[in-house]
Amino acid sequence: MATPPQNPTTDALRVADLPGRGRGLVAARNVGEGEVLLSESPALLYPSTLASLRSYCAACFRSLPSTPTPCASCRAAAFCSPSCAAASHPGLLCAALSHGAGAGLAAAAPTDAVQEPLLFLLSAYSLPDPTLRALLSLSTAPPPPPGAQDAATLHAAVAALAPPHMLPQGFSPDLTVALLAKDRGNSFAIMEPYRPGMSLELLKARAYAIYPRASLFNHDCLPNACHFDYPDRPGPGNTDIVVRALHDISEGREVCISYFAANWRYADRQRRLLEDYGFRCECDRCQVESRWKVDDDDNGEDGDDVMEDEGEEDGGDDAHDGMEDGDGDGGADGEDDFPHAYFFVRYLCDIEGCWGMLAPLPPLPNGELSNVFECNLCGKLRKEEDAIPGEGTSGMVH
Ligand SMILES: C[S@@+](CC[C@H](N)C(=O)[O-])C[C@H]1O[C@@H](n2cnc3c(N)ncnc32)[C@H](O)[C@@H]1O
Repeated sequence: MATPPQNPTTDALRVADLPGRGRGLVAARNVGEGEVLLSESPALLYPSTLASLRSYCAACFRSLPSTPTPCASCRAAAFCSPSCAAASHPGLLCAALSHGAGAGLAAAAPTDAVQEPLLFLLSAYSLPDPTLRALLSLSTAPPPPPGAQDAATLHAAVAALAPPHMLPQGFSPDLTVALLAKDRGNSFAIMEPYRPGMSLELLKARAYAIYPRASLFNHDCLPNACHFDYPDRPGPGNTDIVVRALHDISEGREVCISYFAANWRYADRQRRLLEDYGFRCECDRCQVESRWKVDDDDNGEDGDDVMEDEGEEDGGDDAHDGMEDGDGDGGADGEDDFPHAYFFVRYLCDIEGCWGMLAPLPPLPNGELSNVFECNLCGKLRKEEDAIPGEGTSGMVH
């Protein structure tokens, strides 16, 4: 077991250049399971769709109360409180929404698939210059697949909807292409609230957020950390991303999250990572699973479509078509070929259809470890012994 952290207040992560992976975040000291590695506010936060603006506060994306405060400028968005109304929402988005109380924007973006990138662009072009530049320093996703809304049309829609004097210097088709690539490669979904009994497959994003530091997490199909959001919690920081360690991590080890639900099959993971993130995954799990015999039914090689919202990361993905069984037999020839079965049992939520990731709650202030795991998608709390009877705390060190 890794030595417990000597000074838990010291920053747990540092940025490193990692061969073949660009920048990444590595443990700056030994960290313990459940430890909060990062808690960060978004540089950019934008609604997923126009419909989301009817249910969620345009500033903080909490669920709206029964009598929300309408935006005094556009009248199309609403706020949950006077302080959110004072904070307001992105200027270009507000201006675009004021065309016929949102009718202009709805006409330019009739479907959710067009609304998401257009709402992103209107919000990104409203950012102050240093924040826009910080966004542009993030990694670039590969070009979108054929059939995706093309950047030129989106650029023209922004130009038509935004008052020219509000557009930033540098507004250009090239900048629009660059921004869209940052969004695709780096945004995190903030999900609708989960209510017991609802189908998790139908859960949608209420908003998307880009976090400068959290955008530096690389992917691993057996991650050692996962992220949480708590958008409806009271007080400030409700849209902060919180990243916790799944288990002990030794100083110098890279800290990775999974960019989608961890139960996806090998072929679907590889396809998604190549198409949307531009790399072939060579993590330990992929190396094992690449040796499994190809079986159309079991190993996802039959072209099953794994649909999901662009930019959506880790949890909340509509991954039902690409699932491994979770019992460890997804195309493997025997138990030895599935060394990560323990990971599935311990860290994957067992609520039907959820496949969120379970991380231990943070250690108590006295350093005592929690034996309760929390799902980052449905919020389920599970005692460790309920997952693996007879187990104490984890001895895993990675
Ligand atoms: C969200 S960014 C992560 C930070 C990024 N490495 C950087 O330098 O800014 C996603 C990009 O990181 C790279 N990446 C992430 N995980 C990787 C992995 N397991 N192997 C190789 N490259 C990876 C890919 O280029 C991907 O598009």
